[in-house]
Amino acid sequence: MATNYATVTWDQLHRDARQLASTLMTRGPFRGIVAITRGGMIPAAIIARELDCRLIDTISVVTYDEERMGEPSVVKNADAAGDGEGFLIIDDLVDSGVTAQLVRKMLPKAVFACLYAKPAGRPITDIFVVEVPQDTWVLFPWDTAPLFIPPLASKPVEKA
Ligand SMILES: O=P(O)(O)OC[C@H]1O[C@H](OP(=O)(O)OP(=O)(O)O)[C@H](O)[C@@H]1O
Ligand SMILES: Nc1nc2[nH]cnc2c(=O)[nH]1
Ligand SMILES: [Mg+2]
Repeated sequence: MATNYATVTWDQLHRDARQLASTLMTRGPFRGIVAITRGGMIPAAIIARELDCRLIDTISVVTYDEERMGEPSVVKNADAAGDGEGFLIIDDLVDSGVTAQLVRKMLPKAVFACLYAKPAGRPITDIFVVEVPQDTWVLFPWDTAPLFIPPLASKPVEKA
């Protein structure tokens, strides 16, 4: 259960994706990219632009918590990627590593990269940008909106 939150802005996400692309330059060139939907799609688009990669496929993994007891299920395969040879898999983050593990099993020859990694999922990645504590929930820019916060002076002062 997450007890802290880490908010990632669009600017920060763009910078982190560019940094990942820069590191990946030494691992390529890649024939194509497989984005893990949905969170991997925006990072994959930024990285594809940087690496001049135009072949992009997607793989969709859903983790059903109640019915399937957390067992992940693949709802779309990345058919263009074969066994993953020459391909780069991109996701926004690894947490438990369940999603990454399943995708790696399906594309064993691909390189796996993500922006953020929590300790439990970190060993499953080849490359990531920032490590995040296991008890921290990453808030992505597509899941958040700026919120009005009243000034301190607008509230009655609590006397000690
Ligand atoms: O390492 P794990 O514990 O498997 O968690 C990481 C996965 O969880 C999130 O996706 P989610 O399944 O919530 O779907 P989404 O990408 O469509 O938001 C995130 O985008 C990763 O893909
Ligand atoms: N947005 C978001 N989705 C997740 N899925 C698994 N862990 C996380 C997280 O920290 N943030
Ligand atoms: Mg995801």
